[in-house]
This record gives sequence, structure tokens and C-alpha cells, in this order.
Amino acid sequence: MKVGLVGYGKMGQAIEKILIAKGHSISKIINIDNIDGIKAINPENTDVVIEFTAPESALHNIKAVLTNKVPVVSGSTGWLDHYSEVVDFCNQQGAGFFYASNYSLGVNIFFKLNEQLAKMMNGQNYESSMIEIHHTQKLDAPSGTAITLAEGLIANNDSKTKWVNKNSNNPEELEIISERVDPAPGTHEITYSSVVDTIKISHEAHSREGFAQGAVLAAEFMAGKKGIYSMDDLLQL
Ligand SMILES: NC(=O)C1=CN([C@@H]2O[C@H](COP(=O)(O)OP(=O)(O)OC[C@H]3O[C@@H](n4cnc5c(N)ncnc54)[C@H](OP(=O)(O)O)[C@@H]3O)[C@@H](O)[C@H]2O)C=CC1
Ligand SMILES: O=C(O)C1=N[C@H](C(=O)O)C[C@H](O)C1
Repeated sequence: MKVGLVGYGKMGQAIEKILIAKGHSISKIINIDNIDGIKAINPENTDVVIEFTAPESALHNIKAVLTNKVPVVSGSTGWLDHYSEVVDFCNQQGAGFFYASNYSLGVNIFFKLNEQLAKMMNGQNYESSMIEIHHTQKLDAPSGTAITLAEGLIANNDSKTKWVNKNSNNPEELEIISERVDPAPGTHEITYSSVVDTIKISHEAHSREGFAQGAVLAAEFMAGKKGIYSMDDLLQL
């Protein structure tokens, strides 16, 4: 498989190592300094693009690749207000798009655990909250993973109606506290507290390898595909 990398930072480089170890080839590496090269990515030279850049650049990069009808696997966070715009654009182009706020298998199991626990806590006398901890270079807060967890909790538990990225005394608001400390690759912890006890579930990434492995699996899945996909299509959880 010929893979284009859009974004060659911490994730782009971790993904490249796994692609090469699995026998894939890298067709193009696009970064800020050669961003115009994105227009030259096409189905003749590239089977799939993996995009991990930044909140303010993801939308433009994804659309640029979809325009040339090459499937895109994106992991960039902080741009999801525009997700439905990308879905519409991808479908208009007859192209393929895969998105996950977190590509690691462990976090995707954790997403399901969070939904189950939120259901079980309905009607119980516990107050829920969340902490996410990442490295100091991270540009967005809360993390994309924390937003997915919050959406999963709110959809399955009647006590919360929205999340906020600050301390809150409003019982309807799910508080997400963001901490930035090095080298933290990504930790997410959900707490349910009552007067008599506390329940916590947490996921702690030890490195970026799990995210990169999942992104490569998604790229292998997307080669030759059209339409919109997520981790639910890739993993049988
Ligand atoms: N879904 C998931 O599983 C995961 C998602 N992420 C997300 O992925 C994104 C990237 O993370 P990470 O690799 O750690 O970040 P880095 O800052 O290490 O890398 C980002 C790279 O993208 C480049 N870049 C920035 N803007 C553009 C642009 N306009 N066009 C092309 N390249 C650009 C940067 O270039 P330069 O170095 O010149 O600034 C840099 O090389 C973040 O949004 C992060 O939240 C991270 C881990 C896992
Ligand atoms: O920026 C990161 O590093 C990470 N970003 C993703 C997020 O925002 O959830 C995934 C992971 O937590 C690492």
C-alpha cells in the first residue's frame, strides 16, 4: 500500500515507522513547509492518506485530499465543529473518510466501558467528573478523546446535559479538567463520587505507539473504500 503522510510531527513519524515495518511504502510526506505538495496527491501515486496535523489546518488538508478522491484517515483534533461539513464534502466527491478522536484499541475499549458505566450510574447518588492529562505541546483543550468520552457519558446518563472545560458547581454540567505536563502521551480518568465512596476508571497511554498502530489499521481498511467510517466499523467491540 502507498501511503501519503500529511503532518510529519510526533504522530506522523510514529506512523511512518509502523508502515515501514509492515512493508508499506510512503508516497509523500507533507508538512507546513511543502503544503502545496498536497495537491499532487492522487490515486495514481497514493492509496490512502493519513492526516495528523493541527486543529486549524485539518479541515483544509482533509478537503484538499478528498478533492483528488484519495481516501483520508484523520486523527487531528480540535476541528470537529466542521465534521458534518467534511461528511457532506466527502459524499459529494464520492471519496472515503475515516475519523477517530483516538485510534488506540485500549481507548476504544475504554469508550465502551464509559458508556456502560454511565448507564449503570443512572439514578445513583454519584457526581461524575473527568480529568485529561497531556504533554505541554498539545494545542487543544479538552482533548478530542475527552470530548468523545463526555458525549458517551452524557448520551447514557440522565444527570448531565453538557460538558464544560472548567470547574463547575452546576450538577447538570460535566466538568472536564485539562492538565498539561510532560511527557504525558495521554491520560483520561472518569470519577464518580458519592458521600460514602468513589469509583474511578482511567486509561493511560504509555507512548504514542497504540495511536499509530490503530491509524495504520484504519489506513489498511480504507484503501479502495468510499464513504464515511469510524472505529466502530474497524473493531468488533
Ligand atoms: N486521534 C488520535 O489517536 C490522536 C490524535 N492526535 C492529534 O493529532 C494531531 C497531531 O499531533 P502530533 O503529531 O502530536 O502533533 P505535532 O505538533 O507533533 O505534529 C503536527 C505536525 O503537523 C504539521 N502541521 C501543522 N500545520 C500543518 C499544515 N497546515 N499542513 C501540514 N502540516 C501541518 C506540523 O508542522 P511543524 O512541525 O512545522 O509545525 C507538525 O509536523 C493533533 O491534533 C493531536 O491532537 C494525536 C495523537 C493521537
Ligand atoms: O495531542 C495528543 O497528543 C493526543 N491527542 C488526542 C486527543 O486530543 O484526544 C489523542 C491522544 O489523547 C493524544
